[in-house]
Amino acid sequence: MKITDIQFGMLRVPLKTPFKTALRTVSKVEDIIVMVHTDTGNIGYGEAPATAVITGDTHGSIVDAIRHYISPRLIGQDISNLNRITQLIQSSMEKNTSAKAAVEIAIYDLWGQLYNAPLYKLLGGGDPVITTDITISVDYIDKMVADSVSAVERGFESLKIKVGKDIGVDIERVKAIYAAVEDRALLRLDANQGWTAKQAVYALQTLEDAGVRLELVEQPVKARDLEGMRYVTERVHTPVMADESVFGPMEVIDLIRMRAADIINIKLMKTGGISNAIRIADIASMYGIECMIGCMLESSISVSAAVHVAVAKANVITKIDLDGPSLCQFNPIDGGVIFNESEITITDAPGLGVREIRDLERI
Ligand SMILES: C[C@H](N)C(=O)N[C@@H](CCC(=O)O)C(=O)O
Ligand SMILES: [Mg+2]
Repeated sequence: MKITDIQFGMLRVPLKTPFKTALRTVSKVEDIIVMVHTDTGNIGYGEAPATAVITGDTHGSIVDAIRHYISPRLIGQDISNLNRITQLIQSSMEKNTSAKAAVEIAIYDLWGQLYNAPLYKLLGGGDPVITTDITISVDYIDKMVADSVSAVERGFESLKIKVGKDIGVDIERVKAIYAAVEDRALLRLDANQGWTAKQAVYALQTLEDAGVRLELVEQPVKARDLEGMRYVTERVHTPVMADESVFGPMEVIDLIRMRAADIINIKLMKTGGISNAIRIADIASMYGIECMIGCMLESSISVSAAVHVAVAKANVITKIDLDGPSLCQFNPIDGGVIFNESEITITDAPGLGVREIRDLERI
């Protein structure tokens, strides 16, 4: 099965409600779809969002990176040589992790198709059903409480509460949500870099003293402020998770050695795809560090790839934040992984199992 061509599309799916974090507000998923064609007629599908505020990647940069730097290296390559292909992708250029991720996802999809097996089985197997949290956007307190209660009523047992806007209001936001859902859901906070280290310690100690139990706090301070991450990690009981601070395996090793966080959030759009996500999971496992697997605003193609990794690496990926498809008004993808609110189930279809993408705009 040899690669003959790489084509692109744009997928637009409106969100159920605007997605609001300390970094941005978005009302739709708008992602580049990558289709890797082969001489056997098989097509591998990949996807990448333009999360410029986190990865630096835009729609234009994703397409340009693939068209001019990645694709020329891959035409003619045989899918059975998976490691050679991922090495070609990763060494094609610096950064551009979303572009690399989209292509890697499509390549792994084809690898599963080549061996007629769902991807997670080739990655080591596991239980094909996992449970995700759902994001509660940062907003007025009453709105966040209502959104949290509604999520619990929809069956979500884990809520990812976005904070990081205003420290005083953030504390009140979390207290109000905790009072409303207390024993019915675990609360994860994500400040998306919105606090200083001292603010984070103050907020978390205030919440801890008030008896609010939190599962973890994600990326309390600026991505580059690893000293700040360590400062917070050393001073609060709540486990601290690194998200924007770590992209690839080397950064993960540095962060673990610094003891700058307790947990790592792996995202394919930060790692440059599946090969590095697996490396990070293995490194974390060696150090005895737990991981979350997360997503950006992505539809079910790239999130499905993350689901396959999560299932195969369940020994170390113990927390799931793969709510992209649940945030969308509809699922434009036929086939593959089934997203049913908090429950995500992988079918027996080969690779990622994508059969069709509706309303895809060719670019
Ligand atoms: C969608 C997911 N739950 C999430 O919150 N992901 C990111 C932010 C993604 C984005 O801005 O597109 C995160 O910070 O964890
Ligand atoms: Mg985050």
